[in-house]
Amino acid sequence: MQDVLLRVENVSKDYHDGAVTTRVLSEVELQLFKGEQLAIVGSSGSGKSTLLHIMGTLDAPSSGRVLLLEEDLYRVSARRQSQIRNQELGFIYQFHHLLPEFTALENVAMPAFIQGRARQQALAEAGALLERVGLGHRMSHIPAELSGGERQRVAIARALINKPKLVLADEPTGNLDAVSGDAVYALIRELAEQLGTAFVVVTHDHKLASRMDRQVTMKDGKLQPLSGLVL
Ligand SMILES: Nc1ncnc2c1ncn2[C@@H]1O[C@H](COP(=O)(O)OP(=O)(O)OP(=O)(O)O)[C@@H](O)[C@H]1O
Repeated sequence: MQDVLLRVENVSKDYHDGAVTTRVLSEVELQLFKGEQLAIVGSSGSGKSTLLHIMGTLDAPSSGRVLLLEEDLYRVSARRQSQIRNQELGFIYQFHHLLPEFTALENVAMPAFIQGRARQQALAEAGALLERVGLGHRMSHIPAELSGGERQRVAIARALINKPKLVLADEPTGNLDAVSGDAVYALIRELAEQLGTAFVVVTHDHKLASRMDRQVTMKDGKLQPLSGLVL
């Protein structure tokens, strides 16, 4: 039996607006295995990003639990939560969220600085990752001097620098052309295999989704299997 990395147990999420309550997630159940690559697809507004945020300690569920290696993400201290975000999780967003005043190299090194790694070591590791994503020649550029695809690769390198167990990616190929999208996919696959990182990828890109180990769809507030293992 494979080892479980993340368990989403009976998670519901409601948003309240005055007297109106909207249920976005309804008793969601999911198990993710170590090193597994999972795609979540589903129509716009179905709750995919909400679930991703809940998995990433960024938004508490209204009820239910999320366990990362049996640690309940919403019952630990705020300090432990930020440690988990920095050390166990990596995030890739469609709009990158790179720090505009820092170079590509510094952006990638930032999570390692925060973790307390020595500056020179962090920069060396960031440089090696940038080489691997094909940006060895762009290390000293700031985000405004990079293309969309290049920024996305910087964001991927940044998500991986602390060797997280799980990377959460929201539309990682969303604003890329097909060639750059393929390169991002190839990179995810290669790094996942080399580092044993698990990926949860929310995407409308069916080509990307079909290349993941497993696909699930979000519908009526629940996850339903598309193929591969049933939950
Ligand atoms: N803070 C909030 N307050 C109220 N409603 C919200 C909030 N955040 C999200 N929602 C609602 O929850 C629903 C799910 O949003 P979510 O962003 O998770 O969908 P999604 O499946 O990721 O959509 P898309 O594919 O368009 O990105 C939407 O109807 C949205 O309007």
